[in-house]
Amino acid sequence: MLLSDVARTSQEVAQAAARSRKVELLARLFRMTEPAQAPIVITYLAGRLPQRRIGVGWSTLAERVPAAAEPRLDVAEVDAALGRIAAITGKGAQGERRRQVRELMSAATEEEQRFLLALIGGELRQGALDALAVEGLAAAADVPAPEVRRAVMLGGTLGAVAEALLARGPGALADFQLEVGRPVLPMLAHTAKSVEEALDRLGPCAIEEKLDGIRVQVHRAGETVRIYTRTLDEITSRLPEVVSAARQLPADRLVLDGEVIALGADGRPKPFQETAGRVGSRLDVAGAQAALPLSPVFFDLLSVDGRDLLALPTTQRHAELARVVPEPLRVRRLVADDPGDPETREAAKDFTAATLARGHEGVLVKALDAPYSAGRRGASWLKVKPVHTLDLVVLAAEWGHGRRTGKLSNLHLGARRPDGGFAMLGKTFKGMTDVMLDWQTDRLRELAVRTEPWGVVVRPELVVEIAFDGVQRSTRYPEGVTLRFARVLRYREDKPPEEADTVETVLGFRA
Ligand SMILES: Nc1ncnc2c1ncn2[C@@H]1O[C@H](COP(=O)(O)OP(=O)(O)OP(=O)(O)O)[C@@H](O)[C@H]1O
Repeated sequence: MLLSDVARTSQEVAQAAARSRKVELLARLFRMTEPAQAPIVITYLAGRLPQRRIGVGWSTLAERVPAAAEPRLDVAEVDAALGRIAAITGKGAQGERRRQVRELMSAATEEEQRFLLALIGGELRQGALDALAVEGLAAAADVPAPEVRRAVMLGGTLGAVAEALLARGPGALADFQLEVGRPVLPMLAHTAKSVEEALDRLGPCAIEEKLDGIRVQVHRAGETVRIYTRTLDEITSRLPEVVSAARQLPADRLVLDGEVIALGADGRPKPFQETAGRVGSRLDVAGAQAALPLSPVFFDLLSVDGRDLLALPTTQRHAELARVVPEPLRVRRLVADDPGDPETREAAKDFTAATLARGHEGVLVKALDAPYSAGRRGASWLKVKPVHTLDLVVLAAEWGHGRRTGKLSNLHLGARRPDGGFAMLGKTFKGMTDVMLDWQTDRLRELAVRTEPWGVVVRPELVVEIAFDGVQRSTRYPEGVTLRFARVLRYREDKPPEEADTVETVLGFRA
């Protein structure tokens, strides 16, 4: 498929007002898409780069290059060229990247140049595109949209489903079943301000401790165990203790959902950074394990002995979980059958207080009758944390002063708007360690799309977790509010900007 077709559709979709028109435009494009190119076409339409970063700064991108007269660039060719650029390393890498970018740009028409520039610069990101693409695909292949959605949820990526559907027609969807060895997107939670609010919103529910570790999905088939992250990357080799714990469970085929966490001898959690460092390190795993063993703690069971449990209510999934996973490997929980009852409410508050006293970050409250909505931030899981936190996107950063001269320090923070853009909520330079400052300076330089005398404007891709004391009125920022005492807790490289918190969530914190 020609890049110009994708560029044109991207623009038409952005300009179309009606959702149905957007879907129609996408369906038209998908009907012309070669199946193998569908994953790239969808990523480009959503404004994402499959390579994520290609190491090219704004000054290189902004260089004017004479455009080609006729469109002839193929999307696969563009993808391969960007892949080569991203892979350049070593001495002279910058110059070589620049040469290859010029080469690519000179093969592009003016319209394609604008598209590539916006794509690489992160200006095309459209959070809502995946949902529209599901409908466009359904229309192109003449199947109901919910069937495509279910396949995406079980197949892990929209690209894989699109490719199969376009190549083999509606029958291909039957291949996307929950299977041991094929990870599914995890179910996510919304936020509630307090346990009482969560009880009121959900009705009969279970309250579970919220462990501040790393989400893992563990698949076991006989002796073979595979472990996946929240973003479905495989990390089996880094967690030998989780592999052996899974092998000891009394069921041969399992898909488990849980958290790995470093616990001290007293059972209290170690700081999140320690768990994250251990999960992130690939070198000398045995040594790292000896220094900091991790514990898996499971809270859901998606499949057991060939039975798919996704559609079953929480209560039944948990009963199965309790049958195969013994106590210390299972999350602590309290069932609140009758949340209107004062005693139940007291018990729920006591459970939460005890969880916090043990050093955990909060609780998750889960509706007892809810199925497992893979890949969804469902309304039937609510998280409650005493410290308010938001996952925001870094929009720009200012050069520091004094001790921080030469470092990118003061971050401009944005929350997601319904249109896929970001609204700035304020700035912070608090809470950063020296290591973080060095790291963010490098990372934000890579993401820079424009340099200013005061700092850099970056592609809105880096998600940062911010603690704050409240939300207050401010005429300085576009939503009329800003955060009180915002401070950085950690970077969330595992979270794409499409999952950052929304303006609506932020406004929910207004006093
Ligand atoms: N008992 C539990 N049930 C479900 N998730 C849990 C539990 N304990 C800890 N967690 C973690 O909390 C997360 C749920 O919060 P959410 O869905 O908002 O993801 P998140 O944005 O990564 O959350 P956060 O940044 O608050 O950890 C899960 O992804 C999981 O990693």
